[in-house]
Parts: sequence; structure tokens; C-alpha cells
Amino acid sequence: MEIKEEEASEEGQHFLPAPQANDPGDFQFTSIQKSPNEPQLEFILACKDLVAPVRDRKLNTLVQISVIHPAEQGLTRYSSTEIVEGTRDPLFLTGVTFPSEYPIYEETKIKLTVYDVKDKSHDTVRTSVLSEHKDPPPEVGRSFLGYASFKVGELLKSKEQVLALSLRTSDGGKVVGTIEVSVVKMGEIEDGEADHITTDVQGQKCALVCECPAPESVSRKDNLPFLNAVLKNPVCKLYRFPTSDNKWMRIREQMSESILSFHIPKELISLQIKEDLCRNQELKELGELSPHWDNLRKNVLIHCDQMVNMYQDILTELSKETGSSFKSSSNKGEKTLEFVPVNLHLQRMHVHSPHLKDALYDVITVGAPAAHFQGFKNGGLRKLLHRFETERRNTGYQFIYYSPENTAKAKEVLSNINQLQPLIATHADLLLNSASQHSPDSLKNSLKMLSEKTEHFVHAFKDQLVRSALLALYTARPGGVLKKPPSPKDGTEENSSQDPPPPMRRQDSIPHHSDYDEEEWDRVWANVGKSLNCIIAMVDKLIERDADSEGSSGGGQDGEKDPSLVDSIITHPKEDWYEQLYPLILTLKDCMGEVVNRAKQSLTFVLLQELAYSLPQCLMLTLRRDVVFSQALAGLVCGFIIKLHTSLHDPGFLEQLHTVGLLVQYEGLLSTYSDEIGMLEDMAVGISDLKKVAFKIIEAKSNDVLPAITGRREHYVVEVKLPARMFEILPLQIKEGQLLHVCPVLFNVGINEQQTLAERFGDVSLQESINQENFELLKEYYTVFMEKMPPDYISHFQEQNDLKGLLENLHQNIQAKKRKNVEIMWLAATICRKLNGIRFTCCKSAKDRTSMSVTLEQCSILRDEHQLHKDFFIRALDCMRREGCRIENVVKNIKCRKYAFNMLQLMAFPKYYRPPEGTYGKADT
Ligand SMILES: O=P(O)(O)O[C@H]1[C@H](O)[C@@H](O)[C@H](O)[C@H](O)[C@@H]1OP(=O)(O)O
Repeated sequence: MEIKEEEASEEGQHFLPAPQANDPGDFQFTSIQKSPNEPQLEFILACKDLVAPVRDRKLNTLVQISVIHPAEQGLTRYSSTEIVEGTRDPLFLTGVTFPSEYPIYEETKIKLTVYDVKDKSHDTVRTSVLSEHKDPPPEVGRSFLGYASFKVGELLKSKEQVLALSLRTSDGGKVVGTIEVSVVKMGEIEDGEADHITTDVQGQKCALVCECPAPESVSRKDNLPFLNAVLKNPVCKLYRFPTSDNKWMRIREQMSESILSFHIPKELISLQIKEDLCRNQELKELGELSPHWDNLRKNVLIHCDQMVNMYQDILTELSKETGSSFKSSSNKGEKTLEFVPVNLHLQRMHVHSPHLKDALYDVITVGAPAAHFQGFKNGGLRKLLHRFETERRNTGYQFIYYSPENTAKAKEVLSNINQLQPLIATHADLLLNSASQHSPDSLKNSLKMLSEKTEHFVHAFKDQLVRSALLALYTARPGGVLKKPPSPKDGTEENSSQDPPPPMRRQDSIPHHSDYDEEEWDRVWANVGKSLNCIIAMVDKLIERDADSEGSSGGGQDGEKDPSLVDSIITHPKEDWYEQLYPLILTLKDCMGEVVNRAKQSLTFVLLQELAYSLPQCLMLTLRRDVVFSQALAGLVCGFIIKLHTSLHDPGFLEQLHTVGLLVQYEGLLSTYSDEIGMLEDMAVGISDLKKVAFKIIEAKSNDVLPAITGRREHYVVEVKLPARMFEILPLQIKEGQLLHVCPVLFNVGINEQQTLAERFGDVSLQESINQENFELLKEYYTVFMEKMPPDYISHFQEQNDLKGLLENLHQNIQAKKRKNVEIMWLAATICRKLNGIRFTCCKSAKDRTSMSVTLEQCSILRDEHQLHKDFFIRALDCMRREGCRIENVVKNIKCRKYAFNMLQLMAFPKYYRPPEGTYGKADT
């Protein structure tokens, strides 16, 4: 096959992401031998004796790598190196990697084209991804020097897997230098010292960047299929930087989407629909109410039904998105996608450095969980919820005020009832089954289970809230009487304490005990216990009599049961067990039914109060909270699964997981100005709501390894499935299904020009109070960690980490009220990493500011933990920002290879958050 000659430009050739590349079709090609999930091919490049078109011109060169698939004629532009400035012998610390899924074969041709770059800013614009059917702009700012090409098979079979190729001009005649292609393997340390790389800024720029597959050699291979089911479309880059002792370290950056971005919202919305349908049904079954309450209920039901329809529509729309794993920043405000997190990715850095163990550093990057569709005109959840609660508490409207805690309790009791009643019925039936089989052991076991569940059931109603709700409902029935003004000591209702109760204020609707036979509830409730006692007594008698009749010795003990009660029931000792027990079981079920009926209605009445105020705003607030929570939860589940897999072989981590819980630290870069105040207010509540989530690890029984969610708004359990061989490794407590809790903390530091305005003319108190509150949470987590982890672990841990010092430092920085104090973020992130936590970085879109922050974090880790040569810190940073995964993130989101910053914005940024020249500019976001 002929390679098209290089003209002045390669018009019509586009960079293609790996998965869209050529399909082998019907042709038979030779696959490259490789370990599963390892890169198929990685190589680096160097040129020698390049000839400048104009004498004495200092060359600034880059190599563009293109692929010619054996079945096709055209070139696919694949990647570029960085620009090496001022030399005719550029040692590109740049390479190329082909991910495991890329269709590359021994027959595939690679074309290397060397350019002389005159204007760097033009070069960045030129490499923008082009929309389909659109020609690339003319090649401005660079000129063609020469090209070479080779077949992949030739490289792999060459001596020492190195090829030295002549670079030729476009007519194929003149040789303008040579290019050397050397195969590299991530796990092998490169020969030779790095000290021949100049550290002079005028000299060579040092960085190696190439496409490469997921860096899994460091994690256990058997985790891969599982992680691959969750992570999608990895973009990988490889860099090589010198260490302070002039050795090479290799760094692989990986950025992957997750199908959890869509899977979790879908699971959650389904659950919320179920929960709301059930509540609506309970409202309908509330029975007869006086006209005031009945109208209120009708109104509530109309709105609640509309709300359920809206959730159903959203779910239907989301269900159409089969296989989706990414919501772009430009879709932030899309109504049907509002439960889906924005631009969620795993950003992973794999470091392979001399003398040190390989290390992985993970950060989940995601747009701040926020309700973009509803907007931020009136602020975000933190403010809206507070305002709503205050207004509700102080309103003169005719309904009963229950605090959010009591409303939550009502929901919990209702949920317990709904779970326990069918469970008890099942155990009662099992008892009857054992009775009909006349099996004493089975009867005893069934009784044990029935007793346990019934005791839980009885216990569930102990709360004072049930009593007060029964009383409230009583007075809301037609003919319910109010005689006395409410006494402040009575009930659970919360009055606005400052206001004296004038006649006909809302508290007047609160019923008083004198109107109501409170003992009636006690009797109904106690009947459940009594009927259980009858069953216990009967079972004892039956077993005892059975033993006697078989001549066995030792009489049964009646214990505390009332013998007269039992004797009165046993009139025909020869009758079978089933017949003896059946009426008692019926009585138990009836008594339980009565309790359930009353309690359910009364607690549903409490829920009616929650919904009654300020419709439909209150439902919109619930929607807002659900939306924000869904986005936060999707990120959390993604982070949890990745953390579990990377730390599965770390016993310390597993112990921490079930004894202390998992720390989840969010870095927020939002400003406390304009709309972003609302975003931060949403984000703070969304993250705090994650406390309601617990994880449970179960053994996967099929190929479906996607997590499932159970529960309701007050408490969700996420079931994470692990294949048997991985599940086996877990500590017993986790295998037995112990719930694993999370401790979410958020630290926010605004860094952009909006934050400058907030600091000069606005208000930064939101950020200050969030940071202070979350510091307290972090400190609490640390205290529990120190208390609960084994002493051996702690003493070793303390030796390694000065956590106390770091916490103090963080506290001082939070107190210091310094402007744009990014030290807070670095300290919080470091503490999180040391405490084995999950790291998140968020800004509005997780695209621009987030990219600056994660690349800075990566390079800081390389400097502090892996001895990155100090002269290469900025270069490494620029390199990652210019050629790394994060610029690909920008492209993915807005189809333009530019961070959306202008000069003015950047001047306001802290120094190390500014991207290199030519990588930013006006972009249509
Ligand atoms: O990823 P972000 O930093 O939230 O992107 C911002 C960017 O920082 C800002 O300079 C620019 O003007 C845009 O507002 C970006 O947000 P988009 O949501 O429009 O991508």
C-alpha cells in the first residue's frame, strides 16, 4: 500500500479517539502479542541531524503520529509529541501508546511527520478536534520538515526493538535527518541517565506524552473485568520526567468515564418513584378527614401525582440512553439529564519511579452536584432549605408543624412497618407449617424468628411521635374536638417559642390529650405483645406435652407465661398442633393489622403536614435535593468501587472500612459570587446528604456486577457486587453484610476572577462556614480512626504520617481567612490520601479549573513523593496541561482544544493554576 505523500498539510485527516478507529472487517491481520489489558505498543522518539529549511534557524520541532490501517488507504492522525525547542537533535521525551482495544496489527503502518513550529499559540488552535465534514484550518505557524514510516511488525521484530529511519522531504528524495523509534515498557526502568536532558528553559522541553491504555499492571489483574464493566472509554497518556538524581520516572495518566453516571441516577429515580407512589397511596388511605384537612389532602395529592409523573418521564428519557457513560458540560442544564452528574471521570496517575514501589493516585473529577435546570436565582439548597423551614415554622397557616427530624422519624417508622408486617406474617405462616409437620425443633426455630421480628415491631412504635400523631389525626377526623389550649410540655409538635399562643393561631389545631382516649392505643399496641405471649405459651405446652406423651422426662417450664391463659386454650390435648396454634396466629395478625392501620394513618398524617405548606415549592425543593443527591451519589459509588478494587489486598484498608468507615473528601473550586454561590449551596447539601448512604458488599451471582440500591430518601444502601474469588478476601464482618458508612467532607476555595470580586466587594462567609464545619467533621473522623484502628496499626501509622500536625495546619489555614488560600486544598487532599480516603475535585463543569487543580496535584505528588527533578516541576505541569488527559477532557466536552479562560481571568488565578501559553482562550462552552 502506498503512503500518500506529505503535502503542506494533511487536510481531511482528523484525530480519532481509539474506540472509533478502524474495524478489521473481513481481513485477517496479525495481532500483537500482549498481556491482557496492557498496551499493545508503546514507543518513544528522537531525531538526529535535522536539516533546517533556512540556514541558522533554530528548530522547534514536534512529531505528528498518524496511522494507516492495512485495510484502508487514508491516514488517521493519532497523536503529537510536545515541541522540543532550539535543537537539531531533539530527544523527544514523547512516545506513543496504543490501548489494548485499539485495532492495531503487525501490518499497520505508522507515519511520523516532523514539523518545525514557529508559533506555539497557532499550533494549539490548529490541533483542535474538527467537527465531522469540516476541513481543518490551514497549517498556520508550522512548516513540514520530513517524514518516515514503518510497519508495526517491523518495529516489533527489529533488533532490540529499535528502528532508525531516514526522514525524507515530500518528494521522497532528499534526506533531512533521521528519526529513531524505540519500543518501551512501562514496568521497565529505562537504561541510561537523564542528565543529558538540559534543564535550561531555553533548551529542550522535557516531557513524554503518548496515548496508552489503562495502567493496570499495578493493580491485581483479576480485578480488571470487573472494573472494566464500570469504567469506559479510557484516555491515557504517558510522560517521562527526570528525578532529582537524574533517573527517569514514567507516569501514566488515565481518564475514564463511568457507566455509573447513568446507572445510579436510574436506580435512584426508580426507588424514589416507588417511595412516592407508596406515600401517595397511604395519603389516599388516610380515611375520612374533616373538610379543611380533606381539601388539603386533595391538593397535596394532585401535586404529588404530578411530581411522580415528572420523575417517570425523566426515567423514561434516561432509559433511552442505553450504554451512555458521560454527560458533557454543555448538557448541564438539560432537564432530562438533571439527575446525571456532569463530566464525571476517574483521573488516575500511575507512577513508576526508580527505587520506589509503583503507586496509583486517583481523583474523581466531576461538576459540582447542582440543580442547573432549576437555576440559582434564589440560591441553592443550603439557603433554600433553611429559609423554607424557618418560614414553615413561623407561618400562621393551619397545619401542624413537625420538625424535619420528626418528619424523618415518621418516614422511618412507616418504612419499618412496611418491612416488618409482611415479614412477621411470613414467620407466622412458617410456624404454622412447622406445627402441621409436628416438628418440635422446627417449631422452636420458627417461634424464635417470629418472636424476634414481633419484638422489633412492637419496639418500632415506642416513639412519642406515634402517640402525638394519633392524637393529631383524631382531631382531624370529622367531629374531632378541641377543648383545651395546648400545653407546651405535651406532644412532639414544636411551637414557635417566642410567640404567645393567641386564639386561633396554628398551634390551636394541635389536639390535646384531654380530647382523646390515649389508653386505647396502648391497649391495641399491647395486644400484639400479649398475643405473641399466648403463642409462646402454647408452643411450650405443646412441646412439653409431646415430650410427656413420648415418656421423656423433664417437664416444660411455663416461665413467665400465664398458665390460666394457656389452660383455657388447651381443651383438647390430643388435637394436632396446627389447630391449636392457628387461632392464636390469627389473633396476632389481627392485632398487628390494627396497630399497623392506626400507626400508618397517623404517621402519614405527619407527612401530610410536611407537604401541606407551600405547594408546589416544597415539592420542587424535594426535586432539587433529589437531583443534587443523585449526582453526588453517582460520583460516590464510582469512587467507592474503584477504591475497593485498588485496595482490596490491603488488610488495613479493609479493617478501616468496616470499623471506621470511609473518608470521602471533596475539593470545591467554586467562587462565592453570583450563580456559583447557589451551586456551592447545592453542593454542600448534596455532599452532606451522602451521610445517609451505606455500602454493603455482596457476592456476585451472575455477570451483572452493577451496584443496586435499596432504601428510601432517609437511608439508602448501595449493594456492591464482587466476584466470588474477590469476595473471599474480605474480612468476615464485611462478608456477613455489615453496612459500611462514609464520612463526606467538603473544602472549598474559590480561585477565579469571580472570587476576587467576592473577596473585594462580596461575601465569603459561605465558604468560611463550610470549611469550618467540615473541618470539625474531618477531625471527628480522625478521632474515631485513632480510637478504633488496632494499636499496632496506629503506632506504625503515626510514625509514617504526621496527621495531627497536618490537621492543625489545616485548621490554622481555615481560621487565617487569607484570600484564595489554596493551601487549604492541598492540606485537605493530603490528609485524605493519608487516611485512605476517596478524593474528589469539582468546579462548575470539572473541565477547566478542575483540570488545573488535578494536574497541579499530580505534579506536586511527583515532587513530594517521587523526587521529580525540581527544574522540571513547571515543565511537567505544562506538559500535562498541554498534551495530557485533561486537555482531552476539554475536547470531549466542548469540541475545542482550549481551556475556557481569558487573560483577565488568568491574572486572577493563583500562580500555579494558570495553564501554559496557547492552551487557553475564548471557547464556546
Ligand atoms: O470547568 P469550569 O472551570 O467550571 O469552566 C468554566 C471556566 O472556568 C470559566 O472560565 C468559563 O468562563 C466558563 O464559565 C466555564 O464553565 P462552563 O460550564 O461554561 O464550561
